[in-house]
Amino acid sequence: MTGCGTLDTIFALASGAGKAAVAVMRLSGGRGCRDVVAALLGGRLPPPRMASLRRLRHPVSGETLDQALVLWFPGPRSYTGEDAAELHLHGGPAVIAGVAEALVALGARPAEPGEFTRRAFLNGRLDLTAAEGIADLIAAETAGQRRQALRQAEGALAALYEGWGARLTRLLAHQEAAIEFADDDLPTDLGERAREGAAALRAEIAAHLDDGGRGERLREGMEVAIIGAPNAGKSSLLNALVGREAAIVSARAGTTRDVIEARLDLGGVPVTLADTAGLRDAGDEIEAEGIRRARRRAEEADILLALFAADREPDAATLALVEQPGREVLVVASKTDLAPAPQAIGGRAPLAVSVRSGEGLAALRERLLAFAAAGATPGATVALTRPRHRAALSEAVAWLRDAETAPLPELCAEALRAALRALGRLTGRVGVEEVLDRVFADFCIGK
Ligand SMILES: Nc1nc2c(c(=O)[nH]1)N(C=O)[C@@H](CNc1ccc(C(=O)N[C@@H](CCC(=O)O)C(=O)O)cc1)CN2
Ligand SMILES: Nc1nc2c(ncn2[C@@H]2O[C@H](COP(=O)(O)OP(=O)(O)OP(=O)(O)O)[C@@H](O)[C@H]2O)c(=O)[nH]1
Ligand SMILES: [Mg+2]
Repeated sequence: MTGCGTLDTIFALASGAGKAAVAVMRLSGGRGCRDVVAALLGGRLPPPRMASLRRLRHPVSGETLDQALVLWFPGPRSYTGEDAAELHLHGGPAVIAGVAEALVALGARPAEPGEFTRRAFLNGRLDLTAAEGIADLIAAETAGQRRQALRQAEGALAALYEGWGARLTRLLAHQEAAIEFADDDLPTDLGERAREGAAALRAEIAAHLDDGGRGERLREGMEVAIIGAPNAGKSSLLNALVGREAAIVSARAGTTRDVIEARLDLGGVPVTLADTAGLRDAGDEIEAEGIRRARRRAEEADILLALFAADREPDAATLALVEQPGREVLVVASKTDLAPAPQAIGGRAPLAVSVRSGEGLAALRERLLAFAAAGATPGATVALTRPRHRAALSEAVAWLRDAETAPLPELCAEALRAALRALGRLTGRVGVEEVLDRVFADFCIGK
């Protein structure tokens, strides 16, 4: 598959847009690539994988476009697996435009987004989850996101899923053998063993799925909504957590109207804190809209920070949000410098916090961190990171359950095949054909 001569030669700026000291133009694709690079250099190719300082010339006018460092990566030893090259240019816009124009004149075309990595995938250099990991690594804003993305780019999810796929392939091979060679002198409990294996595999996949969404939350960032009655101290808490005066604080109830967002790096997890308008029967139309927005934000958030001022009775509007089933909520008694925190609010023990005295702020960070950060630490076990993974794995689990309870061996095999397809879609690799080889390899049937 490597060095596919039929593919276009593609090029793209690998470095960011805008003025820079150096800009990296990347090229990839088959025989065309070799010719394009040679023509641009007006002669022989540089030695493979070594930086060479070369003059780049326009193929038609002959004008020198830049003095560049040129790297030549003959396939398959390149990022894409095809012949590839890098031109390390002076980073000015006119240099970049001139080289791009020359490349087009030589028959190359601008790459589509993700096309280099797509080719790497097509050439079998990485699986789909590793390709996603590379995209996430480029988007990573915190150390936690970086660690997770790098693990995935290096194939941690691929290894896990391909391991499961290989096991499933074996189970299917057993089941197929039980059907195919029922009359021969094979062990008779093969079908039974396949079902047991399916149950064990299902439990493992289910445990991997039951992670509270930590990988997805780390990838996407965690949304925290601060809610509570007017004057509960929401804006004061936001400011204390982010360490700057992001929101206006005043003794007047109904100060905050818009949703005020502030970003926080909490132990490597990117967190968006949203301060919202105090919940009450609004005084005017603007406040009413603010409260609508507060409620919407509360619905979308991963976790609610529900504030109740310790010197007031808990308000019904906030209590109603706290008591929703299935919501992650941290109940906070605020202003504990004014009055002691009550034992329970809405049936939960509140965390006592005072922005004035600083009480409970560290504990609050800890609690948020505990919710957010599993997966962000260097030694964390590998977690799924996208809804795509969750959907495919859930489907595999459902098929495995079918396989366990299938009334006929043929139906069990069919369900195992469907589970394998679901896993195969995840990595983009596992093919059902492998099963045939497996049947014979595993049982040495030799007929
Ligand atoms: N200049 C430059 N820096 C870069 C990249 C790049 O493409 N160019 N990368 C791009 O994302 C990342 C590094 N990843 C890379 C992964 C594989 C290969 C590669 O050529 N692999 C070959 C040869 C390996 C070897 O040295 O032996 C291979 O695996 O066969 C290159 C870069 C980050 N830094
Ligand atoms: N004593 C004391 N006062 C506090 C504390 N936190 C906030 N306050 C005061 O309580 C008042 C309201 O604070 P805000 O942070 O504006 O309250 P809010 O919940 O954002 O209010 P709205 O935006 O109107 O919904 C201000 O006068 C703050 O200084 C605290 O921990 N202790
Ligand atoms: Mg406020």
